[in-house]
Amino acid sequence: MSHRMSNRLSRTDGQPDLFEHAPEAADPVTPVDPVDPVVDMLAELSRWVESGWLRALDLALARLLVEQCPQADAVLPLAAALLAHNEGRGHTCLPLDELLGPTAHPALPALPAHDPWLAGPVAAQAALAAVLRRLPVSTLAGWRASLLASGAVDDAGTAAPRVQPAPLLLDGARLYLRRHHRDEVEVARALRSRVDTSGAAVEQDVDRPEPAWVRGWLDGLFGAVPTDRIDHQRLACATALRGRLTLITGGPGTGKTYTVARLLALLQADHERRHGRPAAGSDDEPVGSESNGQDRLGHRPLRIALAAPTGKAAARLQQSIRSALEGLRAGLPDALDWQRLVADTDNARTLHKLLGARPGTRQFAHQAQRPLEVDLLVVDEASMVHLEMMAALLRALPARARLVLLGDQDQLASVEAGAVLGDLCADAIDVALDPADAQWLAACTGQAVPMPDQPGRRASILAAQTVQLRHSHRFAGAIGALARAVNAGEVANARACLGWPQQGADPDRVRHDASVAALGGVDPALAVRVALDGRPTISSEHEAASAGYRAMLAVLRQQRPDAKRLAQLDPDGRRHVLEAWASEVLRAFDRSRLLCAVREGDWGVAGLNEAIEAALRRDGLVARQGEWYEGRPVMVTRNDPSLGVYNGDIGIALRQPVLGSSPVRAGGSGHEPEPLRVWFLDGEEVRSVLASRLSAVETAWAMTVHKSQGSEFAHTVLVLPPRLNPVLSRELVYTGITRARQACTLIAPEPSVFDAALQRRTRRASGLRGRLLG
Ligand SMILES: Nc1ncnc2c1ncn2[C@@H]1O[C@H](COP(=O)(O)OP(=O)(O)OP(=O)(O)O)[C@@H](O)[C@H]1O
Repeated sequence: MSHRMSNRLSRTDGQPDLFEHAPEAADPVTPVDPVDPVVDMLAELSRWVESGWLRALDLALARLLVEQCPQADAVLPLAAALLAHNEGRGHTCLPLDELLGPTAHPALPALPAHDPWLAGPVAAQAALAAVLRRLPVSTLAGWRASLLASGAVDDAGTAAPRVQPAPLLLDGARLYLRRHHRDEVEVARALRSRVDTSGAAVEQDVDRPEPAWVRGWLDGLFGAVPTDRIDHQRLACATALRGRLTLITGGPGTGKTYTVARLLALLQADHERRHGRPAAGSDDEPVGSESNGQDRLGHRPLRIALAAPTGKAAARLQQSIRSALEGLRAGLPDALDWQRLVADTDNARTLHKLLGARPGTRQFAHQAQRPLEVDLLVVDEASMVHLEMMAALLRALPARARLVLLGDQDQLASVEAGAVLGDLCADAIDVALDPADAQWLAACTGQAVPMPDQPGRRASILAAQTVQLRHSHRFAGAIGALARAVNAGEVANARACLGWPQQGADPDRVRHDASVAALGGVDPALAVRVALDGRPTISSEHEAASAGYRAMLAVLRQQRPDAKRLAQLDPDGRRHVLEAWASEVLRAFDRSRLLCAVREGDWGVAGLNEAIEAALRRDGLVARQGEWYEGRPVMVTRNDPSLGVYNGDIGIALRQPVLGSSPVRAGGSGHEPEPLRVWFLDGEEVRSVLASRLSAVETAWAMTVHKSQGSEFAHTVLVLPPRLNPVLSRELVYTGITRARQACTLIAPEPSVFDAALQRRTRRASGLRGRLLG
């Protein structure tokens, strides 16, 4: 280690080192150069860690790079720490132009969750501004030159690959971790090639069906063309026929799954039009098998795969598609080989499973060299797909396969880095289409295609393949009105929906009779009460609001299979009965959920989980031994492909009745309690894992809004903290409210926090949107 290097490290020790090669301890007799700006910068960053503005991990990256690049000046550690910090908050890059511009990027620097809203950012921003002023370079050109000279940063604009690539990359004004840059470039390239119909055009692009044929099918699937509005669902289906990529976005209940079920039928019909109808009974092989799946006559069925980021979302997708297809089949029995279509779409699973996650690595079994064997892939809840996953998905998807992405771009972005769906839709909605495309769509759908006139607006290359559904079929009532007001940031409207006074005084009314109710100025015990008992309702219409966790525990107890009866059954019968019980308990748990904006504190996931457990113990409803107890709902926090459980999966711990000396406990005393098993919904099935084998789980009576994405509950209780917090935003409140199917209860101890949250939009720094501009 260089002399200067050891000096640098001697001033910044005491921080956890997260890298394998820990820096050596400093030589205590080495004289320390008091004015080394790099040392000063690392010391400053250490103070930011102590203040809670940066994570220790952010500082660790800065230190590692300084250690590896002795020629670096003070810009490198600052840039590296801020980049790591940004990455931790979901950004895929550090936009230097914004950092150095007149107003620093709002995401910088970190705001500690526990800090009062006003003190944190002001102090942090002031510290950052002071550090920026002290640096010898202040322009973007100066920063670029300094970073590129440090040895830790490559220029993405320089084509020549280096023998040993630097860990960071500069692309214009954006600084990246190398892997994020690679993923972003790959995603943009793959999407571009999917919408590119020039050159080696794919089969479906050349053999487009006649508009009259499409129109006939759309009329059959959707009924008559509405005369009072544009039917975007029809547009979405016709759009999907034209290419290998379709984005269907829309809020909850706008009919994304309704549309995609019809789209599947249309694509199946198009496939049969071109290839003939496969013989009945051919190809029972699941998607992903090595067979090319041809029947005796050489017909190949359309290979379809359905996927979603979480098991819960995959199960919902499966259920909705199946029931929609059964409905269509009843109306158009001879139009298609429905039996095959239903069977071929009976495979919804998580993206991790689809791609073949491998234990202990970020790699998937399916990638460019071993692509998925599909002709059509539908991905639901695409807003939850992060950049790395989207890159992996596009890598594994054959060039000729169609990809349909469904999601709500107004929801919170993925937990991990990237806001892919938002970036994909950003310049693709409400932009004018190519006149030839518009004409074809109009002929197919039997309606004029909207052509917004926004001169000068640059459209995304995905514009012709993106359709936004606008009419909510589920949320006609109060929840819909509230969701729309929140999404538009209209505070007065949102307050009116909640029955709150417009300004000032705290609301003190509890509207038990409404699908939407809001409580303000209350203490956490009220949130616990609503979670356990629901809200008393006076109308059967809002009966869902009375669902609570006590009801779920009652299902657990009352429907527990009888030990004697179980003992008389054969193993299959026993399994069946246990699965039915677990499935009832899981469904009862899904009737209501307590969602928190934040993790920590009395109003966060941690505090409310503890308070609910304490209340249940007090009432003798759960008997806790260590961390586990029967009835404990848990959320998986880390993928474990070997157990088949993935981040975000929710399960419930159950103990099957003791069967005495039955074969189930052969060798046991007959009186030992059975071990707790955690049951998960897997598609429409349930399966269980021994609780003792699950190492990365947390209690899930209360969960964050982030983790609730992709799920819905008849009654959703959304709890906001008493003080504004960095995570609070319009998207978070919107996502929380729209998890409610029938009833929503908002608990906001300080109503002004609700108002302020609606006025804050989250934005994630990324270069993807720019890469997709036409
Ligand atoms: N065009 C339509 N005509 C009649 N009913 C419809 C139509 N579109 C959707 N629906 C109904 O509206 C409800 C919501 O539709 P769907 O579940 O497809 O919405 P979604 O956008 O997928 O919702 P989510 O985002 O919650 O998954 C369903 O009951 C569906 O049958």
